Amino acid sequence: MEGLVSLRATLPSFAHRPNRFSVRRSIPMDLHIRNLGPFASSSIRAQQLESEDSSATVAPVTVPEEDALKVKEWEVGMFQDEVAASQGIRIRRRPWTGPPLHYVGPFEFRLQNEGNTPRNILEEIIWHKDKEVAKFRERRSLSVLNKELENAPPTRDFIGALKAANMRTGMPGLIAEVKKASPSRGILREDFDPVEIAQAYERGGAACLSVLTDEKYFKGSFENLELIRKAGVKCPLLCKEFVVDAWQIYNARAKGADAILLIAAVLPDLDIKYMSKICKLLGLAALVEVHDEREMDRVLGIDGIELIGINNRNLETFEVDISNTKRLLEGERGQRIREKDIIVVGESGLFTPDDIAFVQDAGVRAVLVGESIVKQSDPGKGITGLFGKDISS
Ligand SMILES: O=P(O)(O)OC[C@@H](O)[C@@H](O)c1c[nH]c2ccccc12
Repeated sequence: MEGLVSLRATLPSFAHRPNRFSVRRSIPMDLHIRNLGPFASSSIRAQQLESEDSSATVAPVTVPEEDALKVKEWEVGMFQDEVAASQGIRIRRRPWTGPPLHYVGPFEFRLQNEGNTPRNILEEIIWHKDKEVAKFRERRSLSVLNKELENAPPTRDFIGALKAANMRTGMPGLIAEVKKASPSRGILREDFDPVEIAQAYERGGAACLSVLTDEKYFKGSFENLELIRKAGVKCPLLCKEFVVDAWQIYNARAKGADAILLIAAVLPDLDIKYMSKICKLLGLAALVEVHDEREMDRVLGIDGIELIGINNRNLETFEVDISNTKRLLEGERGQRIREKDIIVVGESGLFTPDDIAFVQDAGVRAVLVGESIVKQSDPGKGITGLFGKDISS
């Protein structure tokens, strides 16, 4: 093995794009180390220096163009993750694949298992979504979607509907969720007819509806969204997705959505900016969801955000605490929100009229509710129970 270093390295925990190494087979050692970016100065280089062969020199080998491109791609991926981490985003993006122990040509990389295994349910969902969207994009390109949108009917005013309901009832406008199941609660309703539930919500006084479109974890679908839209339901519809790619926004619009969810725990600031601009361009409202003070401050720093959801459920641990809504609206944050005339939606874990009163006192003008109403035999009556009064007229 003259001229080559046998390398056994334990990469630091942010090495979650391990299979990117697999493209380096014919890359010479000096380039290899240079392109490892932060790794170069950490464990790999250290271990290289410690290795018995560290005095060996590397014969220059030409790098196939394709490999060099892949290395660049890998670097960009690393950079994105570093930017996300610097904004406090703990959700890492999907590694390209690859087993925990990876052999690369004459080099052997022992990658920490955690780099290849999602650390919590949200991360698992996001990694799955990355793969799913890549597949969908191959089937329907953005230009095909764009063509479809040329003839799409106009969107309905999601935020306007929430404001109008708030004015009409003096209570938070309701976004009622068409939700069959969730990873934390399992199946919520066996006899699940999305259109019937949507119509019952509308009769019961919901201002808007939220339709889960994730199939794997929430047993939802885009078909449900389309069915509800085509059934003549007038409430504006929120596409409840895990958006990781702008393609999904175009797709949601093509399937009849009037609004879409953007999760700050997943998306770096630049993505939120860029995606909320795309929403505006397409006539969709963007509901930007936050869960803690840091996420709230990030989102308040972005111009043009009109609708913020405070999730009372931590999507990494599933813990629900409705005082989260109150905490994030206290003091200066609440002040800034009022100044910017942002509508805040209290999300998750709302079951009783007291819960509604609690988040309303905290400052929300809208609520997003699933479980407590979808489980009722008549979800419309469920709304009356939740608000403690009939809000249908
Ligand atoms: O069923 P609940 O506890 O009333 O929650 C509804 C809604 O807030 C929840 O489904 C939700 C809020 N944010 C999300 C993001 C992804 C999936 C689901 C959600």
